Amino acid sequence: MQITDCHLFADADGRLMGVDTSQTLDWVLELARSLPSPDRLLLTGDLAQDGTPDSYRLLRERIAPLNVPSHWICGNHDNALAMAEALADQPQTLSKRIVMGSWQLLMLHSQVEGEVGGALAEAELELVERSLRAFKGHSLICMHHHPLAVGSQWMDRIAIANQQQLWERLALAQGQVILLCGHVHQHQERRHQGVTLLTTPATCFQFAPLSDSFGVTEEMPGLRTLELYDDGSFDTQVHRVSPHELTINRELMGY
Ligand SMILES: Nc1ncnc2c1ncn2[C@@H]1O[C@@H]2COP(=O)(O)O[C@H]2[C@H]1O
Repeated sequence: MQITDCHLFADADGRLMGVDTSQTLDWVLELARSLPSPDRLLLTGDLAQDGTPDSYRLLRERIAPLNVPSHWICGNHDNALAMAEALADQPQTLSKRIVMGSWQLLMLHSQVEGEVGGALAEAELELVERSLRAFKGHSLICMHHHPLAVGSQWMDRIAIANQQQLWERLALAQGQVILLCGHVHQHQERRHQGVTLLTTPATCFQFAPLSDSFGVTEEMPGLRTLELYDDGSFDTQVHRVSPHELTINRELMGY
């Protein structure tokens, strides 16, 4: 199960675009509890908006009732040190490579400190290359930023800048590859060069798809489930919370 872009604040009064991101996360976690229990929870960045250890502790407390191992990566709004501090007693939460039978999970860091857009540092690209060369099975590769244009000019300017270097390495894969990201606050599923690319709604508010400039929609928050099979096939589904009153401050043209 993937949960992404929570933009949580440690302060209960924290709001983003007028949205109470703590409340919308609760809606999504209630939805998660109504679904079959997953083996793992993938948290793909922009988990906190204020980047404080307390906001990560809060997220940890919120997901604890799911009682499932979680894997966290940073988005552009996250603070890697604060996240690590909050997870100090759970180092496996920040593991970069996990083998799950015939699938390997890679958790890549695409944050460029101080920037909204992302990039993959040489160490991340090397991890991809080494892991794909060594592993004969299938790969689920997670990162916060999108590694391929999603068709919105403003968003595609803040994608992974050196995405070509990633795609060159993906050609080494011996099995199926799924790329899974957050950042774009919307649901997309595409195939490109034999690879599946999945993007997922945020737990807060959603960006208007295929829009050249910043815009948010009325769509409900959600999450993604993924079922991975031994032969490399998979099922995936986006689930959205049932209609709730979502107050978005539309006078704010960004954040
Ligand atoms: N009006 C805007 N135009 C361009 N970028 C924006 C605007 N508002 C916010 N952003 C940035 O674009 C990012 C997209 O998703 P994030 O949640 O990472 O955080 C957002 C902000 O950092």
